[in-house]
Amino acid sequence: MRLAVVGAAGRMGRALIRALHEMDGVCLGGAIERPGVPELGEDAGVLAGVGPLGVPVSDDPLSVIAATEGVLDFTAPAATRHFAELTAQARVVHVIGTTGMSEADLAEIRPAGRHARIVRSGNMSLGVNLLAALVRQAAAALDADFDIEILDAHHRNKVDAPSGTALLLGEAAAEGRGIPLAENELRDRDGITGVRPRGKIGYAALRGGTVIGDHSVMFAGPLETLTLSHHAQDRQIFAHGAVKAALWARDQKPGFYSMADVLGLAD
Ligand SMILES: NC(=O)C1=CN([C@@H]2O[C@H](COP(=O)(O)OP(=O)(O)OC[C@H]3O[C@@H](n4cnc5c(N)ncnc54)[C@H](OP(=O)(O)O)[C@@H]3O)[C@@H](O)[C@H]2O)C=CC1
Ligand SMILES: O=C(O)C1=N[C@H](C(=O)O)C[C@H](O)C1
Repeated sequence: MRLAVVGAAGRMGRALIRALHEMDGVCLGGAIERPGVPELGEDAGVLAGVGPLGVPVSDDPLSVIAATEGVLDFTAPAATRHFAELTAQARVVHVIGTTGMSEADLAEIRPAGRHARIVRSGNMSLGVNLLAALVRQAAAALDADFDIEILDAHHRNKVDAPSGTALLLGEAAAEGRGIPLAENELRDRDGITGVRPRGKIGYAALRGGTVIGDHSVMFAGPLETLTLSHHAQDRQIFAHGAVKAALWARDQKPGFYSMADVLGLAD
């Protein structure tokens, strides 16, 4: 399967190029960056540290996407909206790892699922998607005497908070509890916050150094606390997950899918 990487010079872009080089049944069909970046024209394999692959970094997504079967997209919300139009036009697979997307961004992207096969997840790793299933189960078993708090820790260059993974875990907790997440989130705490409201799902975010991504979900109840957590040791877990998602999506109908669908963890 020929796959294009957009945002090729980014942290995940480089990890995705390495994954396509390492994994069977896939190859790098194109590497896209935004106009004006210094990496344009550079060999994508050299950029990613795996040696020459004969694929230069380009700023022409239209022609690259037309010549591939899918796009691996870990960029930024505005870029992902634009790429969703192109993958719908080309009727190819679009794997979206970009986080920090607003409801308005998602509303714009969802219709593309009528033509493209879209897999979107705030975290493409097996471990986090299994964690989400466990969080759903724990939240269903423990009543609102157990306060749910979600903590994410990431590197200093991350621009969005809570992380996409934290939001995915919040969604899983809300589903388990049978409550709508939007009305039950506690996001900002500063100053005299008052007593913690019962039944809400709280978030906290730490940013610093080179932390790849740590997440924990705490169920804090009367006289006992249960914590479920995941520690990412290398970005390749996300990149390998994204490639697996593309291979899976190739055989699906156009639609909007999650990583839980890919991994067979959806209800
Ligand atoms: N779902 C998951 O499993 C994971 C998701 N992520 C998410 O992926 C995203 C990227 O993360 P990361 O790689 O660390 O970030 P980086 O900033 O390192 O990479 C993003 C890249 O996309 C490029 N880009 C932005 N807009 C465009 C555009 N219009 N056309 C082409 N390229 C563009 C950026 O260029 P420039 O620098 O010039 O803006 C940059 O090179 C984030 O939202 C992050 O949260 C990360 C890891 C795992
Ligand atoms: O920006 C990152 O780096 C990561 N982003 C994703 C998120 O927002 O949860 C996934 C991973 O934790 C790394």
